[in-house]
This record gives sequence, structure tokens and C-alpha cells, in this order.
Amino acid sequence: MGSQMESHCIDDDILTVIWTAEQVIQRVCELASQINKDFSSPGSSSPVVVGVATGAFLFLADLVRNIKLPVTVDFVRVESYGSGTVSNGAPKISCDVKLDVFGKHVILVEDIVDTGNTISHLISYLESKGATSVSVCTLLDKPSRRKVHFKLLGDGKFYSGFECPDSFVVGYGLDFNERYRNLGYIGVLKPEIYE
Ligand SMILES: O=P(O)(O)OC[C@H]1O[C@H](OP(=O)(O)OP(=O)(O)O)[C@H](O)[C@@H]1O
Ligand code: HPA
Repeated sequence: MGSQMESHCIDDDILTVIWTAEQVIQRVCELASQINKDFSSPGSSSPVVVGVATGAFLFLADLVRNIKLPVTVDFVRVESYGSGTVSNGAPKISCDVKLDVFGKHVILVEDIVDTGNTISHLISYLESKGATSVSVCTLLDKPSRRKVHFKLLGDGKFYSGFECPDSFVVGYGLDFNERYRNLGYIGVLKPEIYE
């Protein structure tokens, strides 16, 4: 490897681990079990699971691996944080769902609901596309920072893995400046990384 390449270990940039990889996966399995129960009534159509890229990619993968229903899987991409730690309040759908959600029960899968801007925008968008219900399954919920109080569509449910403290967290899909998504655990960065 060339000497100019950055080659430090990303774990060295973490100040505190909030949830270990084991705690995360255990909670993901619990959420999947709840979804299995809630969507398994006879005659009801299986949901479309839509991950919000990029942050939800690991959570979505682990979640659907533990869902035992014949779900379909898709992604949507929304951006509002750019390269910083503050939402610009105007989420933009930069990559649409491929599957037709008309008349379907949709489960939106998020890594985090923070101000609520992204999820609120997506619920309205899926409603405009004719979804029957929209549930939200987020690994982290940061209610202390909520600005938009969103309403789920139809008989949609809200699933949340952990309540997140009011800190900017990274890992398990969550990034700072596109990095740290590949950590298996969730933690807080050392201040010198983002200051
Ligand atoms: O509730 P909010 O304040 O809207 O914040 C939550 C959103 O912010 C992050 O996405 P980001 O726009 O950073 O894109 P990313 O998923 O590619 O990291 C995160 O993945 C959520 O989608
Ligand atoms: O705490 C966070 N970390 C990473 N991305 C985020 N997007 C909203 N909140 C966060």
C-alpha cells in the first residue's frame, strides 16, 4: 500500500460504543419477529419492504433475513444531510422505488429517524403512489430532535429498535461524511473527527 493512503483503523475514531454488534443483531431479530407476527394474518398480502438508502443497507439485510414471510424488497434513496451532521430540512428523492407499491402494504426501513423530515416526506410520497398502508421500521429513533411529527398511512405501525441519545452516531449503516457505515456496532465519534 502506498504511503499516502489513509490506513488507520476506523475503530480508533470512536469515542464510545453505544450498542455493540451483538446488541444490534439481537434487537433486529426481535423486530423481525414482531413483523412476522403482525403481517402473518391469513389472506393479507405480504408487505413490500423498502430500505432507505444508503443508511439502511445493513439493517435491511439483517432484518429481511429474519422475516419469514414472502416479502418483496426494494430501495429508495433520499438525501438531506449532504456531508454534514445537520439536516437541510428539504429531503430529495434521488432514486425512486422500482416496484409498484399501488395497493400494497409498505414497510419503510430506516437506520434512524431524527428530525422526521425524511420519513415524513417518504410517507407522503408512498401515499401519492397509492400504497394501502405505510409502516416504519427504524433501528434508531431520536425523538429529542424531532421537528416533523409524521403520521403513518392506513393501519401502518411504528417499529423502533433503540431510542438514540441526542448525539450524532455512526456505524451499522450510519455515516459521517460517507464513512463508518461498515462498523458492526453503533457509537459516537471523537469530537476531533467532525470539528
Ligand atoms: O429524520 P431525518 O432528520 O430526516 O434524518 C434521518 C435520515 O438521515 C440519514 O440519511 P442521509 O440523508 O444522511 O443519507 P444516507 O442514508 O445516505 O446517510 C438517515 O439515513 C435517514 O434517512
Ligand atoms: O445521528 C446520526 N448519524 C448519522 N446520520 C444521521 N442522520 C440523522 N441523524 C444521524
